[in-house]
Amino acid sequence: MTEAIRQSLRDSKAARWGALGIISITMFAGYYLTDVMSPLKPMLESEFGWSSTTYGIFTSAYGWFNVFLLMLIFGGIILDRMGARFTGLMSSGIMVVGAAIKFWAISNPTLITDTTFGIHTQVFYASIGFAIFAIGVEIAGITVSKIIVKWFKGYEMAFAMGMQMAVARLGTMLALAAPVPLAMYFSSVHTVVENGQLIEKMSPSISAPIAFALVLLVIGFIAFFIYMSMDKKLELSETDPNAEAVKPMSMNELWSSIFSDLRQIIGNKGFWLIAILCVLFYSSVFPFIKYAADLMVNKYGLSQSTAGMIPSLLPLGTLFLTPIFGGIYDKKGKGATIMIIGAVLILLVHTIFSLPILNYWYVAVVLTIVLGIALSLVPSAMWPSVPKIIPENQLGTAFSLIFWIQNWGLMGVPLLIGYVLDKSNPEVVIAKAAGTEIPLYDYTNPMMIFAGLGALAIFVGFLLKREDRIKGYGLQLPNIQK
Ligand SMILES: C[C@H](N)C(=O)N[C@@H](CCCCN)C(=O)O
Repeated sequence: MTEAIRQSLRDSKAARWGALGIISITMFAGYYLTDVMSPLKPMLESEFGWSSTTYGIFTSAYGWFNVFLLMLIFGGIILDRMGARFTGLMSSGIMVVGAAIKFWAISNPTLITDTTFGIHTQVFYASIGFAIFAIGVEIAGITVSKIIVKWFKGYEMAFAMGMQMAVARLGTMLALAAPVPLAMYFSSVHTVVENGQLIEKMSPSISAPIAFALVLLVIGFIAFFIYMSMDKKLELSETDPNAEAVKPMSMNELWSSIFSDLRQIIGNKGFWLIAILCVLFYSSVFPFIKYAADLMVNKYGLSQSTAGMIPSLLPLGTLFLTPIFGGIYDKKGKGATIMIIGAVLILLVHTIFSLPILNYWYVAVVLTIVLGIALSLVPSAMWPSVPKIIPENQLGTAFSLIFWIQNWGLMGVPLLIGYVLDKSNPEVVIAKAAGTEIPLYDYTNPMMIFAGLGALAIFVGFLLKREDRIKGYGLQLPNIQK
């Protein structure tokens, strides 16, 4: 069979989009669990007595194992050596285990009164569960990225990445809109003593939205099994029957190939610029989402039950726009410019959010929509640019290193914001401790931090564009090969 007439399964549009559809289910479930707690922040404070710092600690757990135990980097190395089938199944299984631990911690009221390692025992176990889950969802993220490159190289790759991210954002959207109604729907009546009197109190079920996440994640795990058979067929369709079998590597060869990959990647300036842009950009959006519902209550005067609605518009816009911008990048190029425009929007939105004026809900709606445009622009160009800078056999490792650097921000920034929020609002902390009426948080300082990240991202975007001009990565060129 000659090279010219051999057909790969990826040449079939139905097969590549079918594969994409299946892996997107797994990521949808993962993104739902990632943000499910953010609209519940006020409830976690009123029902379980969490503070903003406690919430920040829990949220930062996302990066604990990925960052400090280098789990993500191991994930990337495993992906490049063991392949997408093994790594995808492993990571979706880890997601289920982590979510189950988190569910157990949140639904177990006996944990509320104790402390472990100086933190609330419930927060401790919920954080451990979240940290384990995060290993899974992050490794699944790099696996899915590599899978898309495998199926879509030379085709509509940025559009496909955009579509996958759009489905994942549906998960984020659901996580912002559904938890409070779900928790209220499953609320139960308790008898409590207040001012010496027995009264009946309705308590929302904070664990119900997490139970729902667990069900979604199990479906995502099963979906990955289905993908595995497609992946096998793809490989078979691309295997040359006349090719010699690849000789297995000795342990020494394996280690030296891992170190050589790492050396090449970290010696690449383009890689560093993308990674730094990535951490700055994502740290100004994803941690913001964790506080967005609370911002709506405290700055824009929305009720707890409606506060998640405005932030849920953020992923809504990205559903349509990420694939559209991805399609533009595929056909017209201008990847670096697209990323810079996205970073400018970030700076603009967070600066306006930080101003102690214009506290009207419709201003929050407009700003959230613009932030959604930024969250479509940057990722639609950033991820499809990585294969232009790094060769395919090192992509798993490169994506994992980028995610690893990004996770420092995803871990550190929420913690910083929670800390800054408590420090800038001592009256709230005092009122909580005294059990008196809790005043509103002033979000000026946290929002200025987010704006600062946006400003830095613009600067790095320009450096990346310059580096592209020097090295000729082709970031400004279309992805579709005519
Ligand atoms: C949080 C995660 N590490 C991340 O960066 N997710 C990106 C998507 C990356 C891979 C796309 N195929 C996101 O924008 O959600």
